[in-house]
Amino acid sequence: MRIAVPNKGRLHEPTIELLERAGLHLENGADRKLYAETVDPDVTVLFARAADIPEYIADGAADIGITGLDQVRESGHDDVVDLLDLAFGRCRLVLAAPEDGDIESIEDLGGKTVATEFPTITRNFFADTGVDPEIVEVTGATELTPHVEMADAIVDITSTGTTLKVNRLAIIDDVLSSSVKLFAREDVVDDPKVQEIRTALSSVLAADGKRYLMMNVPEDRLEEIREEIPGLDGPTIMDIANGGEKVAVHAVVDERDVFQTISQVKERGASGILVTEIERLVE
Ligand SMILES: Nc1ncnc2c1ncn2[C@@H]1O[C@H](COP(=O)(O)OP(=O)(O)OP(=O)(O)O)[C@@H](O)[C@H]1O
Ligand SMILES: O=P(O)(O)OC[C@H]1O[C@H](OP(=O)(O)OP(=O)(O)O)[C@H](O)[C@@H]1O
Ligand SMILES: [Mg+2]
Repeated sequence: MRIAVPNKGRLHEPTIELLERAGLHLENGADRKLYAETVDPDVTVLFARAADIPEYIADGAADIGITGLDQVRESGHDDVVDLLDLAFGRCRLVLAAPEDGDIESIEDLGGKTVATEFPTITRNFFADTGVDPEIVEVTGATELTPHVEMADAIVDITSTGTTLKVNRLAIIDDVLSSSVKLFAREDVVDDPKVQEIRTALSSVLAADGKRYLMMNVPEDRLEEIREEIPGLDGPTIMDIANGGEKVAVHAVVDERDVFQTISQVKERGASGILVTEIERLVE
């Protein structure tokens, strides 16, 4: 089983960190080496450019891969299956034009020029609009092109919006919402190893923003305290050896609920309260 991941760029580090957190530790990977073994002898990691990963998967060079949805759409490999949203690398592809120019809507682009790093996505976008501008392909710094008469508008990525703003470009329309996902070739979707990797990655996402709460509570106030704990499937209750009238209560709670929950259970007699991070949560 081969999994292709970005070898550089902004997606490289978060992807490696996610694999590590999922327990799929990399082994024998040296700097600049383009593949690595993992703790699972059946899983090899290939390092490729984010833009090439859809092609690796479609071709069979890799079976699954991690990259942006925008890269899969741009590759034209629409048969590559999206298995899991990994919740990072979120961005929008937008159509934008100079703030103070005369392009204010898609219709204004008839006979005009649009510059982009994403010609396939841009062509598909305009195909649905009935407007047919000329598409000029660039490989970066797209925001410059309307200011040097290379293009009248652009289709480019925005996340914080800073680059559009400093280049005085206004959004005309949304083209695509993208995030990083786990993708697979159709014929490996049901492979048990693929499902194992999907489960491991999703267990990391499920644990994000959750905390494990442990406390001792007087048995006669258990019901009251149970009501205050918004736990996953209800809390686990355990006898404590020599615990007297107390029992141990463990629960998974949302991080944003922890502060309030602690005050509420403490008021109702809970003691020895511990809060810990959760690495993975397999449901
Ligand atoms: N603000 C953003 N700008 C660009 N890409 C983003 C942004 N936010 C998320 N992404 C995702 O990252 C991908 C770009 O990855 P890439 O490997 O090209 O990184 P990069 O840091 O842009 O590298 P490069 O130096 O080659 O431009 C995009 O296709 C998109 O899926
Ligand atoms: O909304 P923002 O947070 O400002 O991010 C968007 C910008 O970031 C990316 O550029 P990148 O840094 O990848 O440079 P590039 O144009 O050379 O690819 C993208 O192409 C936009 O220009
Ligand atoms: Mg870039």
